[in-house]
Amino acid sequence: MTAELLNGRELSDKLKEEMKQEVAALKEQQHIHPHLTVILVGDDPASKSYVRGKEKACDYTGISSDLIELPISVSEQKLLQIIEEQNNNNDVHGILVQLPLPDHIDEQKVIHAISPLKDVDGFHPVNIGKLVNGEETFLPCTPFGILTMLESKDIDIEGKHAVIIGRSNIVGKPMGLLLLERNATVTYCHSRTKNLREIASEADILVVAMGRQNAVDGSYVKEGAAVIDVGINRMENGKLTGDVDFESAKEKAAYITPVPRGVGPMTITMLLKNTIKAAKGLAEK
Ligand SMILES: NC(=O)C1=CN([C@@H]2O[C@H](COP(=O)(O)OP(=O)(O)OC[C@H]3O[C@@H](n4cnc5c(N)ncnc54)[C@H](OP(=O)(O)O)[C@@H]3O)[C@@H](O)[C@H]2O)C=CC1
Ligand SMILES: Nc1nc(=O)c2c([nH]1)NC[C@@H]1CN(c3ccc(C(=O)N[C@@H](CCC(=O)O)C(=O)O)cc3)C=[N+]21
Repeated sequence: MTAELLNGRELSDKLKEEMKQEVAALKEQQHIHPHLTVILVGDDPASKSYVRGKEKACDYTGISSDLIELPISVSEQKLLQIIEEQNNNNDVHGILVQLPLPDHIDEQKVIHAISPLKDVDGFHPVNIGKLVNGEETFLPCTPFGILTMLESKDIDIEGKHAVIIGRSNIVGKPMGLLLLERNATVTYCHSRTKNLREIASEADILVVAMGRQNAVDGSYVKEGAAVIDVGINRMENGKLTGDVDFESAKEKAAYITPVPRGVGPMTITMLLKNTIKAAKGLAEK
């Protein structure tokens, strides 16, 4: 079998086109102008490139965005103060603080400071709690994007065995919760997992979010599985590659995401979706 490609770029382009219409209508009919504030601490090239991608996508769909760039030496107190200003600014609907933050800043404290109503990343404990409860909330963008890709191909989730490799708060953990909510049987794997290959090769849906280039190859993939590669690793030649060895995995999978043009663009597109949702939600108040 050679897998069908889950093309995140293509699906993103389609969804952005729809959102562009929606934003235009919101502006015209309800005078709501969705606005996202992105806060970037330091000048890590990878973070800068993701942030540029977010700005470009906002521009395309008619969402206005501000970038607040802070020096790596900025104090935690100053960052918290800036977040508070954004919380209190009624023209701002979404706030995203690019992660990771430097070591002298407590990441959890910063996430707690963002108003849950403007938490378009879906990282605030209130929103994570809602996710655990199966209540409506801002879904974390990467898992939300993956779910949207699976749904776009009508890939069955109910009753299927989903194996998630990686248990970070921003990808692995919420991914498992979302699939559980849709009645998958979910197994989490991490660095202490024994027999990773054996467990992975039982998955109908295999989500790999480790941050290790080529950690998973075809021998980890069950025949007919959907393989989702979240990893973004920059190689020495400057090119991006995922956590999955695409060539061997695609021989066994039924569906597979490429890197680049897979999960990455969907993450950004779901951020736009959440920003529009925030703008509508706040406007109703
Ligand atoms: N495409 C996109 O939109 C996005 C891509 N990413 C990318 O996804 C990858 C993962 O990101 P993130 O979740 O933030 O990463 P983290 O580094 O926070 O988490 C990595 C996870 O992988 C697990 N892990 C590491 N090594 C192994 C191993 N040998 N065997 C089994 N499990 C292992 C870790 O286990 P343990 O918990 O035990 O340490 C941990 O749970 C990165 O490449 C990142 O750049 C991230 C966000 C969005
Ligand atoms: N608060 C916060 N929210 C995040 O959502 C967040 C974050 N911090 N920190 C870093 C990770 C990583 N992340 C990516 C987004 C887009 C691509 C993306 O668009 N990738 C393109 C390639 C882009 C390129 O060429 O550089 C692709 O895969 O095709 C990748 C990774 C969001 N993250």
